[in-house]
Amino acid sequence: MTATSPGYGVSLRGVTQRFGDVVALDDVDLEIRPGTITGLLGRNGSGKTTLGALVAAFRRPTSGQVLVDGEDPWENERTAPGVCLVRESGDVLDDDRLRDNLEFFAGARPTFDRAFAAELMDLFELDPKSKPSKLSRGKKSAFGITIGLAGRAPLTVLDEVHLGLDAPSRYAFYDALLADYLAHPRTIVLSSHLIEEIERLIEDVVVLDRGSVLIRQDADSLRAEGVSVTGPVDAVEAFVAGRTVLGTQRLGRTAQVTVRGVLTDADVAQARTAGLELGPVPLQDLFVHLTDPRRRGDLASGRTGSAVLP
Ligand SMILES: Nc1ncnc2c1ncn2[C@@H]1O[C@H](COP(=O)(O)OP(=O)(O)OP(=O)(O)O)[C@@H](O)[C@H]1O
Repeated sequence: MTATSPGYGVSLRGVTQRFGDVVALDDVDLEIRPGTITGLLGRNGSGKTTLGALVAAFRRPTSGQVLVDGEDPWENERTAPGVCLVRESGDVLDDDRLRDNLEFFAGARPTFDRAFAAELMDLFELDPKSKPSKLSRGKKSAFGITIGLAGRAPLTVLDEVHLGLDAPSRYAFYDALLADYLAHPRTIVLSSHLIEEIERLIEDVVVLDRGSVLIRQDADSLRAEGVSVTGPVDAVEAFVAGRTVLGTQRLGRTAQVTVRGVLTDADVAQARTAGLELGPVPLQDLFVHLTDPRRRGDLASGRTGSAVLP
């Protein structure tokens, strides 16, 4: 961690994690930039939780190297207090009162802010006298979030922590996370399936697909790489020929095609001349298209769009 980049960076070099015959992570090379909020996306079973567990040194990889702030985090007394992994499962002291849990985590983490924890407890209407084992699923998630955010660890990994939270609580969480991150910049990795909801928070995107990194890019440039092209079928077919087509929809003689790739000024002019409408593609749609199992062969081979729409 340096003065100019608050938070710990993460590097994975050739990391493979096997569970028997299952390869949860397959020779992964990945950099997570310090001082950013990274969205860790991927379909069920793509390896997100495994990656979080390796970074937080809850387990060691089968092979390859994990570096946190430049060092192997395994049994590392320097980096351990600076890394916080919050999972839906909680990882809290289930039979101790919430206030005793807070004291425990405050003692374990030098950056823990008790006053901020109290604010979050109020925000989520958590009773300090109750015990985690007695909380509803949503309240338990909220308590995990409280520990994760109030810890202000240089590296915080929030793995599907929103599960069980109702919509108002989720938005309260997003607002609290963003405000606190801006006031206290650090590295946050946020894993979620609710891409539309977290889109405004994330600066970098990592998409895992069956244990491999499909995309690692900053969110703005990824957004700029998806374009939706709408217009008469023939004109759309001509325009997308030779481009990477991610998805197509057809309604009568009108087609809408999602293509990947940055358009040049000449492309835009050509589209206008052909009477085509160009529009942005939400990250959620890009994610769905890119991780569609029917497209996997195309992505691997780099095959581009067909001129004939279905
Ligand atoms: N302890 C384990 N023992 C055996 N297999 C495991 C274990 N942990 C994970 N796996 C397997 O590794 C793969 C990746 O799992 P992981 O939990 O990392 O995915 P995920 O992206 O977090 O999924 P989800 O979004 O469903 O939570 C899956 O095939 C899973 O079944």
